[in-house]
Amino acid sequence: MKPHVVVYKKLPEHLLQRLQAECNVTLFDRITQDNRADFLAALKTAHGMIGASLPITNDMLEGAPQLRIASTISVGVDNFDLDYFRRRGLMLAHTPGVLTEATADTIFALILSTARRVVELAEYVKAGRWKGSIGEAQFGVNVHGKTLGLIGMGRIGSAVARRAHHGFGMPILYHNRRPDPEAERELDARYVSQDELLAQADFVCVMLPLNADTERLIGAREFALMKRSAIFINASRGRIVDEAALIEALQDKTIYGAGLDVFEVEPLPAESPLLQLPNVVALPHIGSATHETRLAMAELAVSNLLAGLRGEPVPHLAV
Ligand SMILES: NC(=O)C1=CN([C@@H]2O[C@H](COP(=O)(O)OP(=O)(O)OC[C@H]3O[C@@H](n4cnc5c(N)ncnc54)[C@H](O)[C@@H]3O)[C@@H](O)[C@H]2O)C=CC1
Ligand SMILES: O=C(O)C(=O)CO
Repeated sequence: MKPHVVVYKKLPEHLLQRLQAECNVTLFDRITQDNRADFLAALKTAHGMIGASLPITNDMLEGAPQLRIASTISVGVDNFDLDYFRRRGLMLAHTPGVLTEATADTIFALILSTARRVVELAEYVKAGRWKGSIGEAQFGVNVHGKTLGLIGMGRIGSAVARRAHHGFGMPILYHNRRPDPEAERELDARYVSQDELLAQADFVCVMLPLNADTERLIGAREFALMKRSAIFINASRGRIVDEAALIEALQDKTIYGAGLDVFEVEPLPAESPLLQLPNVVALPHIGSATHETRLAMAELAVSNLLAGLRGEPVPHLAV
């Protein structure tokens, strides 16, 4: 009998067909209040599930007694309780690597647009406010030659460091669970304590997974350690930062600006003070969102899932 798979995010047609060739598929393009009960009902007989952008609670999984593998179309696995997966002996697959370069590009877009005020000044032009030659009121700050501090020197952190070193001549400081000799050799990156990084970097970029160790890692104390000219970049997960403390640091100019792709609550609520701050560039979690990269992620997630269901080695298991 074919295994039953629940898909909870829209997949390209050819990937759906690949799944349907081997599995009975129940398809949801996305989960909403309206179809949530149907999703939970489908999980009752599911052997596999594949999707993204939905917290998968242990309660949901308790209702899926036959489940063998969950395949997330993301590298981040913070929508799952990893200990629960270990306890139940379930597999959790994810999509590292294929999104590294696209996400590093997004981070560089945040660095450049925040420092050079690209979004704010593009809006100024569109609003018809460009009436004469610009002056100091429109100046930004240099990116090239400035010090980049990376908290998290993993796949994406290193890809950002490569851009900064080779493209922008930026000295690199980093803090990580463990030193990275290759980054030190190739990129002249210097391993420092987190506090030293916060005090010395012109751009502080967080590129960590969200877990119990990293939740709210950056708060009022950390913003106070940064230079008043520092720009804070976060494209990893919103909950790594105390967002209220970030807003305060931006409002009272403890730091110069922030480039953000992720937030405590997504979508970012319309009443968020972040939306009122000119020194903030806020993006709608687009780190990996290019046609090519999202396709590669979906392909990898389907391959992970099918391998798990066939009992073959799964290319990328988080648990
Ligand atoms: N905005 C977006 O669309 C995207 C966001 N992400 C986020 O980026 C995260 C990182 O992705 P990758 O670079 O592929 O992961 P990775 O696992 O290669 O890198 C994470 C690095 O953080 C380090 N680390 C972990 N905990 C730490 C701690 N407490 N202190 C210091 N260092 C610590 C690890 O040693 C590792 O080097 C993902 O988990 C995801 O949450 C990833 C892709 C797209
Ligand atoms: O992969 C992830 O973890 C994302 O946030 C989106 O690509």
